[in-house]
Amino acid sequence: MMIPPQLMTQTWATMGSTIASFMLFWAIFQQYCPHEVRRYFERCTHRIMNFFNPYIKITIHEYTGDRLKRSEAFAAVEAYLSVNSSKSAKRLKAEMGRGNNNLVLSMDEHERVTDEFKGVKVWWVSGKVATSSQSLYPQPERRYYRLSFHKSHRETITESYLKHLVTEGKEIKVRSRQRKLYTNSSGHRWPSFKQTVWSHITFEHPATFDTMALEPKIKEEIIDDLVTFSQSKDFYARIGKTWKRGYLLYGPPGTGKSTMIAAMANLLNYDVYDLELTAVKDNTELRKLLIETTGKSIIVIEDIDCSLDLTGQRKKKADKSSEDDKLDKEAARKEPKEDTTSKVTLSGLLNFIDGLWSACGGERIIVFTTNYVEKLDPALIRRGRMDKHIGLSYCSFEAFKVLAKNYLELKQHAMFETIQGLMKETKITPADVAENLMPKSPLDGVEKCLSNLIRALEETKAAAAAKERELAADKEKAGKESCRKQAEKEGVDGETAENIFQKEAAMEQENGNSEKHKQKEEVDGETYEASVGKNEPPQENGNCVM
Ligand SMILES: Nc1ncnc2c1ncn2[C@@H]1O[C@H](COP(=O)(O)OP(=O)(O)OP(=O)(O)O)[C@@H](O)[C@H]1O
Repeated sequence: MMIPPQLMTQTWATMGSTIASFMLFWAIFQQYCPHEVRRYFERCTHRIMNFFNPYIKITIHEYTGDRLKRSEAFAAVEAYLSVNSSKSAKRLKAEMGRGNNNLVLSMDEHERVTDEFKGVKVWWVSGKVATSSQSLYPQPERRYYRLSFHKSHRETITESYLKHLVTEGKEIKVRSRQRKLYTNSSGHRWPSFKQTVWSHITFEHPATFDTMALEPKIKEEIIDDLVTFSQSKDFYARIGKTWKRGYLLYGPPGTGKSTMIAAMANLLNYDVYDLELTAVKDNTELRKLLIETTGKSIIVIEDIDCSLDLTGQRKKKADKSSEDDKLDKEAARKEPKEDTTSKVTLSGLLNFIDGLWSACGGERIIVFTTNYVEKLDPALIRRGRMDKHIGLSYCSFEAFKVLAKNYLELKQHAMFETIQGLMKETKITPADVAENLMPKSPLDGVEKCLSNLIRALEETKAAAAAKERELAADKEKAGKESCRKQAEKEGVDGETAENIFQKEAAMEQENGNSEKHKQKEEVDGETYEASVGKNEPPQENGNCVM
């Protein structure tokens, strides 16, 4: 049936004038209607539309609780949808996956995908909300996922689907997770609006306990401790303790402290958070960093003794005279500068390790490393905070054999005996041994590398002997000088003073020898336990665990 052109024109004219009237009404409404009335009107419209809308919506936001922590539910949904959406979404994001040889796809913003569960069809939409532009700082956008389903399936979705989604999502996350190495040190302070205070790269350190030069017994003990910890969720819950463990790694430079952290992370499949304490503004920022760490991770503070003068900082302030204060204020007035010194205190750090906030996240290992364990505040490393103290020391023959196997694929060699003899008399770090075992040219064979090591050991031994002689000479000189001064005071002639000195030196040596002998008898076999008890680093080649 043909519509007469006249009627057609009339219909168009009516429609046009209706739209124009509506727009005019809307403009007047927006302009003159008070804000509260407008909001009320909008809410009513919304309610009426919802009443007739048969679909239910559930929104999962990326950040909950005043944006302190990324929502676990959001992360689980993201992982779940990354598998689902890669099959149906048209716009996808790609990220590097585990093993660095596959891309993980996930749906892009404002994309829509469908999912099916027990014959029920659901829809997912991703989006983000821009936060208020009137804020003092530019706020980051907040991402969300929105699930829609028909109200007749409410029970299936809320009771089964959501549970299935979270379990599945968490499993996918673990399977496809690319482990990360995080740092808080970016060379500048993070502005307060920044979404996360950690930045990261993929963790790819190849060290394992197999490649670590350690005595087999100690290695086994550390591995057992770590594995037991990672499997003790129920145990920690039962005894009412946060699921975390502290390790203190101490010893001279180049003995493998950092290497051990990498081996720990590779053993347990954990992320690593390398915390640069000097870049943390204050205790509040330290707490924020802690909250933003995830479970299954190792939080590392390297060279804790150099990180901050944790006790000294407070002392220095108290010691300052009012005159110094005045000068400081004057200087600050002339040249206003940004205060870049960290205000983290010892109590802030202690709270970081085992305060109330340390319970968030779970399954975490905290590692401190230091070259000078004796410098640390005992409160910082007491049991319960640093549960295991591991002393890494100079290379023992057993540790050398591990390195020889790694570097030269060698289990036995005629030159090993010479090396063993020299190692008993010399202190050399595993780092130095490793460097000497490394072939320097493609033509370098096993003998060449072992000879390099023997030469290095002989040189180290000679240097140590020369240093000892130098120290003895200095001591003798100082002794003679103090005797001469004493003699001058008491009016004794030079020859008598010399005799007194020699007698004193002989007595001192005799006392020293018998003391050393006594100590050796008492301590033999437990050398390290004794030295650790006194907060002293082990002096001999080998490692210890306490
Ligand atoms: N016990 C070890 N087993 C295997 N390799 C080791 C060991 N100790 C040191 N190395 C080698 O020496 C290098 C330096 O070691 P590492 O950085 O772990 O020492 P460190 O004790 O952390 O030193 P620093 O106290 O200076 O940070 C490593 O790259 C590693 O190759």
